[in-house]
Amino acid sequence: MSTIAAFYGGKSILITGATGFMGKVLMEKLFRTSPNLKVIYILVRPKADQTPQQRVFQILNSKLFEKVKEVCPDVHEKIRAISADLNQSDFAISKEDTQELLSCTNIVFHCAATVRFDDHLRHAVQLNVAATQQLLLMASQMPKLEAFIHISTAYSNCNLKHIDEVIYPCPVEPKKIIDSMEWLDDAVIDEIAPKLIGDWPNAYTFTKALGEMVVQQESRNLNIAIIRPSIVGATWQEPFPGWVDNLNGPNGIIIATGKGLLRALRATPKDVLDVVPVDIVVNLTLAVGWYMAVRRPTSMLIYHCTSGNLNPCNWGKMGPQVLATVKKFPFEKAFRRPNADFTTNTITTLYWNTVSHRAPAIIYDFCLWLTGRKPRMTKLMNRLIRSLSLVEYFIKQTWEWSTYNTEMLMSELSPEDRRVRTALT
Ligand SMILES: CCCCCCCCCCCCCCCC(=O)SCCNC(=O)CCNC(=O)[C@H](O)C(C)(C)COP(=O)(O)OP(=O)(O)OC[C@H]1O[C@@H](n2cnc3c(N)ncnc32)[C@H](O)[C@@H]1OP(=O)(O)O
Ligand SMILES: NC(=O)C1=CN([C@@H]2O[C@H](COP(=O)(O)OP(=O)(O)OC[C@H]3O[C@@H](n4cnc5c(N)ncnc54)[C@H](OP(=O)(O)O)[C@@H]3O)[C@@H](O)[C@H]2O)C=CC1
Repeated sequence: MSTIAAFYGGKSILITGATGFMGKVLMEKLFRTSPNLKVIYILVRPKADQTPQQRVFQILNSKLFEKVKEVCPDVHEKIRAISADLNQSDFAISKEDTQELLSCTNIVFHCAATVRFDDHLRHAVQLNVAATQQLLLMASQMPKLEAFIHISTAYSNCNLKHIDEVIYPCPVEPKKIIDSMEWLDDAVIDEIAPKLIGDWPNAYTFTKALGEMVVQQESRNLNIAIIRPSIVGATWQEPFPGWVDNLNGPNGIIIATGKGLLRALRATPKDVLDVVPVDIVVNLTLAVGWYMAVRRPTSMLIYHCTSGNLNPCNWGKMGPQVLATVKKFPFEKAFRRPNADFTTNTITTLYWNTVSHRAPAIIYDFCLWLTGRKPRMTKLMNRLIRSLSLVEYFIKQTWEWSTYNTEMLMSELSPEDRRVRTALT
């Protein structure tokens, strides 16, 4: 048995963001490879008129968890859904649940965040900064806590070209931002947000950077690590290839390509696109939890989960691969035959957006209208073009991330664990 999997046996684990893309894969891997863990606490908010228990039931009965049922039949008894809302200052957790979390938790994985690029700064600060501060305060009151693992993003310092595994100071003190969000109204925040965000591209990456500073400032005597994944895509191997449950990052673009919606994307074929499969991120996350708890490094460590300098993939390779795949495995109800190409400047991007995206959508909607059906394609195409404009910043440039700590950690793994977890190289 893997040393890391054995480590999580008997452990009480708290995961925030467990209902999210990464959180689900993390939870699945823990139950499948460490079925003798004691309990996984997950903070779940009610959503789309489902109670937390109903949401958990739906997740445990999804395809992702099929293998878990075989190796961990009592998974329903080992998961504790705690009703919580990280938008509330006290997370709206009951006193009894808080007491249980504080007294029992051995490992914390903090995945929860708002990952929208167009989120209001107040909401992004609340979730990505203030909630992290609040969770660290809770963690400092956990006598059995062995490690606190914070999931950030490799783009938290995307205003730099070369990024090391260190915390970079932000131009604004996180506590001042949190305090000001409590009394400024939305109109004032909208006015000052561009100045506060500065040379970050959006509130998401800016507040993830602030969140890292809060982790550093509020670490107290906690045993903490930060993991910075780059662009996280579908599963590579575990529990099965190709699992994804949202349109974020590369997923929306690949699906839009497969549906024949996307015909032109601004990117330079030689540029490296740093994408990592979500199961690789989860493998590193579990390895970091084990390493921090067992080896107890003297200081907080940052781990980059990036592929660019270990196993680079450029657009010129990724694009044709995606096209070949969506042609080999065609999507149902595609709008058009998949066919896409890169544009390399603003003029050609504008031209192809008009000719290949907007115009066909308008014609299609006109036909829908003529035949008494509700036009919908123009709205969807505008949404896609807006999504592309928001991710363009991350597509049209490249970064260099050092991976010393991640490679050091890989060298500390047993041969069994290294076989399972090393796929970045
Ligand atoms: C060929 C090469 C491939 C590789 C290509 C790699 C590129 C990859 C760059 C990413 C770079 C990330 C670098 C940081 C990585 C992190 O650290 S964080 C995690 C990543 N975060 C994200 O990707 C968030 C980006 N997404 C957003 O911010 C929001 O979705 C957007 C872009 C603002 C769009 O918001 P919105 O218009 O309100 O749309 P949203 O609420 O998401 O969805 C509403 C509807 O639009 C639909 N929709 C949303 N997006 C799409 C879409 N792309 N297409 C079609 N329909 C869509 C939804 O299905 C939904 O439909 P309904 O449910 O209403 O029927
Ligand atoms: N996906 C990617 O490409 C990358 C992601 N990351 C980081 O990984 C982490 C997870 O990202 P990902 O899984 O993609 O994000 P998702 O949006 O899929 O999941 C976000 C999670 O946070 C939870 N959450 C959001 N708001 C609240 C709230 N108010 N109260 C309680 N829970 C809340 C969501 O719960 P609910 O289901 O109720 O909405 C969900 O479980 C984030 O920290 C992100 O920054 C880093 C690099 C790349």
